[in-house]
Amino acid sequence: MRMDAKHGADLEARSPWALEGYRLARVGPMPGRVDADVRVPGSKSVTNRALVIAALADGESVLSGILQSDDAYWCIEALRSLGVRVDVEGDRVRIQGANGRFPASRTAVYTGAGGTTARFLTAALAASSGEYEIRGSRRMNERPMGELFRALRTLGADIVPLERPETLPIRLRARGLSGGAVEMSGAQSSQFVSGVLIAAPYAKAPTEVRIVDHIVQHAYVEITLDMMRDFGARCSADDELTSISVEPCGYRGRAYDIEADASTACYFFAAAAATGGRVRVTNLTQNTRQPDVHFVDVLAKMGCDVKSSRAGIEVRGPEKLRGGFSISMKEMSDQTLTLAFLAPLADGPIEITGVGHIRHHESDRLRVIVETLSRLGVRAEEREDGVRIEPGTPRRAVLASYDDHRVAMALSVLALGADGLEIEDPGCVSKTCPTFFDHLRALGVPVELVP
Ligand SMILES: O=C(O)C1=C[C@@H](OP(=O)(O)O)[C@@H](O)[C@H](O)C1
Ligand SMILES: C=C(OP(=O)(O)O)C(=O)O
Repeated sequence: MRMDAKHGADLEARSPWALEGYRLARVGPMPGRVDADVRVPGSKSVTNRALVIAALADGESVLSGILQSDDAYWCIEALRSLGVRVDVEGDRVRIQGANGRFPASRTAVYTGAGGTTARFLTAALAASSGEYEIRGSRRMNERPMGELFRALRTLGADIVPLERPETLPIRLRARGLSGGAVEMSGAQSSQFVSGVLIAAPYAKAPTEVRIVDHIVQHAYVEITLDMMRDFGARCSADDELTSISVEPCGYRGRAYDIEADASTACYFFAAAAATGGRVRVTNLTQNTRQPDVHFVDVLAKMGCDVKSSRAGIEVRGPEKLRGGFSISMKEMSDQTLTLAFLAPLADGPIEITGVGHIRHHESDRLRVIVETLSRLGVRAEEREDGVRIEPGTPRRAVLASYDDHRVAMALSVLALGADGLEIEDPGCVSKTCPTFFDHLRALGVPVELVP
């Protein structure tokens, strides 16, 4: 395993598409207000669903506008290691679908750090036939997989964990999925449910997924169902997503455009909020299922002016951000870090609830928020499922990014509303946005990347 000795980052999970070779980013201070239009790269969630579904499908697919980041790279490499032909030309990918049977029937698969690749591919492989060893990055090997293993075993998969009972790495003996009813919890990760659904069109009989509790970030399951239908699957669900049925009729390959990444767009909206400036993301509209597009409603609550049209979404920041509220970020929890690192700039405390599950993301994000804010001299209190943050003036500091792309990107936003910040291992942004610092520079933000 390639490790960064100083920062403890797992460099093996960085791809040829990553930003490489820098130990530090000096971001800000911002000389004025941000005032810019931005185009953001393709969505990670849509890219990796499209890759896996197209690889399962019957026939060729051409995906346009894919995200070129570590998560997408390792998904493509994993598919290639399974014998799937994937040709990449810039942000266009041509895939020869395997029609449910991956050509390589005995192989080792590396998923990198992406939860989407790890969860979706494990399920897709269980629907195929063969013997696979699946492992992830160091952090991915710690993140939960147990609920997915339980569901796939119910549907006939033989899964032998190689280190711990509920995590990667595993040996998977796949002999197709039986179909039938399977009960699942969605309380820890929506990706377990999405994984089973993505594989289900290749089961031997109709599959019915019954959710026994609730789904965190249920919009991601809606995205899964929409995209399954786009590729010809037949599925149905009640409005609350308590019971979801999938017919065993496979996918058909097709041409598919990947929409822009709403989660990435949020850092630029937040940059407008932090500086009292203006940012318009020109390739994102409210016409998306990605839940993070609703982060602009949180910014509006903090006093920002938000305008949405077919020409994009524009945010204008106020003179002073408003705090003094409590909010559940359960349904858009990838933006918890963005809100937490904007919170010191507000005029009152902000309490975030409903996000205990993000302790199992790229880092224990609740612990990281509190540790980081205390290093900056800002008072923050860690709760079981959230945090409470007081207004404060962040002091200039060198901060760890915990091998977590969203920590580095959200801290870069705070740097603009503070006296600048120094962020270690800036290359970690490559998980979903290797070009992040180029975009910041295009906004007029002083960024120095230090080798
Ligand atoms: O399905 C997806 O594309 C995602 C689901 C969410 O994960 P959890 O449901 O595990 O929180 C989200 O945090 C992640 O960034 C992307
Ligand atoms: C949680 C995240 O990613 P994933 O689960 O797809 O690795 C994220 O991008 O914030």
